Amino acid sequence: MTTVGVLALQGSFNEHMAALRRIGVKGVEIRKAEQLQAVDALIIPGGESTTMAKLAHYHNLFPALREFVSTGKPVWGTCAGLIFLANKAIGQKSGGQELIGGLDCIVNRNFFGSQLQSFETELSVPKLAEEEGGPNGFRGVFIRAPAILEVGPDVEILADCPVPLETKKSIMSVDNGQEEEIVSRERVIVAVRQGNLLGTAFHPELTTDLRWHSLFLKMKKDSSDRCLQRVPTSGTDLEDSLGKTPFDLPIYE
Ligand SMILES: NC(=O)CC[C@H](N)C(=O)O
Repeated sequence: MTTVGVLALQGSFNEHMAALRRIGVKGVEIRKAEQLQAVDALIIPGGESTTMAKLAHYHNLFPALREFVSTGKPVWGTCAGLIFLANKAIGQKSGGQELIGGLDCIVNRNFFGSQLQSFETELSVPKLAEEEGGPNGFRGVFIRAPAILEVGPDVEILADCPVPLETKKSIMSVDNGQEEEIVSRERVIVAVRQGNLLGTAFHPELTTDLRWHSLFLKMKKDSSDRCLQRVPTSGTDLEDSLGKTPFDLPIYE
């Protein structure tokens, strides 16, 4: 029986745990590196990626998370989790942040704007419907969401969406190259799959439609050589602003 770990440092891990319960799968909250050894797949939830990265860094989780990705076990990043999995993130806070990497794409961290520009929209998800049944549409909940700007050749696009007028309006007044690039875009990528990795810019765990969870659970361990290559890292100049001696996090079974 599959056991799915949910990284439980910060963000919407409870909601993913509840979704796993609804689907009848055992979920385990992950707060320590050694716990990763006991799970077959991992979900990295949404939340705030800089905070999550600081906590993961503080608890020395990055080496184990990278190791987990490179063994080929399925990993799904939602929203901040997607940022974590990307090989490159732009729009980061100064000093950058550490990423797990592995997903061959470039994400823009707060592409759709601030918290105020959060939105819900009906996404067209033909691949999901083909594999999981159900309607061609999926309610996408975007909370200060990232977007995927570029993908590598091995990445399959599962959903994209038009850039909302609100997003464009909110950045019209700002004058720099990156913002101009956003304004000129008509659509952006919001869900991708690459081998054992799945990434969604939105929050399926906040809806009652469990098809993304079900799709993820069908992903098999990828044993190709590609997975065993070292996962690229970036943003390692992160300051250890939380101090040097990590305290033990509790484990809730
Ligand atoms: N809902 C989310 O996970 C938001 C992610 C946020 N854009 C970040 O940088 O972390």
